[in-house]
Amino acid sequence: MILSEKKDFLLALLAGTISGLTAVALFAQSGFLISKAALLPPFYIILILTAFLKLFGVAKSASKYAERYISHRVTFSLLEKIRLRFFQSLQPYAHSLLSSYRGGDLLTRMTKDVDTLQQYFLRVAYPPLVALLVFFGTMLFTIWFSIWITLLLLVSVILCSIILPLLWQKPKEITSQQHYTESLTEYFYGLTDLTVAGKRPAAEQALQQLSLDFEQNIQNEEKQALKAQLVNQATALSTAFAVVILGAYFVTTGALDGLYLAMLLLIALTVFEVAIPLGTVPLHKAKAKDAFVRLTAFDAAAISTQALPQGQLQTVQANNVSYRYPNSDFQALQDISFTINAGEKIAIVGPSGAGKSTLFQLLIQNLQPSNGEILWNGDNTAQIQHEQLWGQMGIMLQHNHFFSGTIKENLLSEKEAGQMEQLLEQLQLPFSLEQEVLENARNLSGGEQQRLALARVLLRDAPIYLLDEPFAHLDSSLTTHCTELLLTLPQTVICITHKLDALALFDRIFVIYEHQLVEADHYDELIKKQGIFYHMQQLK
Ligand SMILES: Nc1ncnc2c1ncn2[C@@H]1O[C@H](COP(=O)(O)OP(=O)(O)OP(=O)(O)O)[C@@H](O)[C@H]1O
Repeated sequence: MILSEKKDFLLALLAGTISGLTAVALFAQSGFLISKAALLPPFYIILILTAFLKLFGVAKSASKYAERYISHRVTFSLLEKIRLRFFQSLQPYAHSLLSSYRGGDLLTRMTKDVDTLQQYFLRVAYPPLVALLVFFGTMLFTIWFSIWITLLLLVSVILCSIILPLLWQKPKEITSQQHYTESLTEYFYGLTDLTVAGKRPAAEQALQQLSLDFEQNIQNEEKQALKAQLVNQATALSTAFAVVILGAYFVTTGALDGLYLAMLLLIALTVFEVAIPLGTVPLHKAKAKDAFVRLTAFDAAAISTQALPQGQLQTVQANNVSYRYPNSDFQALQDISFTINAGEKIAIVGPSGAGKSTLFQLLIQNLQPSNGEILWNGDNTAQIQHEQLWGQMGIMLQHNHFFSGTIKENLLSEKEAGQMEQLLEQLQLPFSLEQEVLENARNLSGGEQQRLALARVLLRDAPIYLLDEPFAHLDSSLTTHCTELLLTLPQTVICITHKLDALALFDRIFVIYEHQLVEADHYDELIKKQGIFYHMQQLK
């Protein structure tokens, strides 16, 4: 919390306490007025007491309004900060998080968990403090009339706010919101495929069951909250009843003036209004704790502890790098070592599933090696935020996003129009810069999209280009043409490709086979060697 929120928190606490105390005073005054009126006092006494009644009424309403206003202001301010912080922690690792977490899970964290956490202030942190202050103030008053009645109130308060709430833990979830949202989003993503495969009714039935389970969860929680409030309410009423009995006894013994009995009864009834909601505090606390753990899960990843290596990123070295995906029982990459020098042009080839994309993800540090290390310019950059590291890389992923807008807007570059047009021409893209691009580039072919993405990368002044299957949708002659264009650049180029055309143009070809780097040499040498690459070429 920053200073303005701390101030608001204290103000809300003050307003809440005043509101609670004036409510007690209002009812205490009413009780006293009723008793006093029965004794037929002079009219001006009734008038003064009624005036105080009015005053407490107005003060109660005004402080209640102030409390609501300020407590909600601080809640919304906290909500904004929680959301911002969550997005900030998510953003640098968005790509790897999206491949590691299910979409629905992230959606739940962004919406439900943030909302749950904002309730922490209104339902967990704040009510006990207000209750404590209101009780303390009330007891300071009642102790003047009867120490025993004050002790009775104290015991009941401890019962309502500490002992009884321990009975109410969060009910066991049948299905979590996370699971439900994950399944729902997956259903929408895969609707067409499910329909085509005739599996839509079964999927809908499973989803309906989840929805019923989820509703049951909510009902269980509501029932639990209701029970907690009812038990506290019953305790409050029993206390009021006990106050009457104890007070009546003291009136008969002469220890208490009968004039105050109605007042003490109404105080007991009112003061518990702030204690009744305390029954649900553990329930909300458990929910807020779960939400907090889930929302802060990415925080550690967002902390950058290391500076970028000096100079432009150019050389990269892998030392005995292995990688095993979480929940996988084999290594997707085993003991890979290589050095790529400044300006070198490297092609990474290999059969499907060999580990090429995994190596790519390790190089751009979306994944961290399970063993070994990757050094950029001789430094281990594992702790550097992606944004900083990627600032020095031209990265083209297999799937590229295009926005609804113009070609120029989609190039995401500040370069001069002439330079952009020249590049489009070199990539044989017959587009004007103002030409419209529909969302997800629906109006461009796969090959056009790839060349547009390549243009976007080449317009960046990065010292190194990392490209994952940039030519997958291009025919043989366009592949050769684009490769030639790419390889005339002075930058270091690392390019995964399935296409075996134009490989002779690269300085070296890394052959990944069965999760290992089995060959790394120039095309001619690899052919001469007649190893795995040679046989791959034969099968082409
Ligand atoms: N998220 C993941 N979790 C578990 N295993 C994975 C995951 N992604 C890939 N793998 C496995 O790791 C191995 C290497 O996969 P990778 O995607 O790196 O292969 P690739 O050579 O790029 O294949 P392709 O050419 O078909 O894209 C494969 O056996 C694959 O099944």
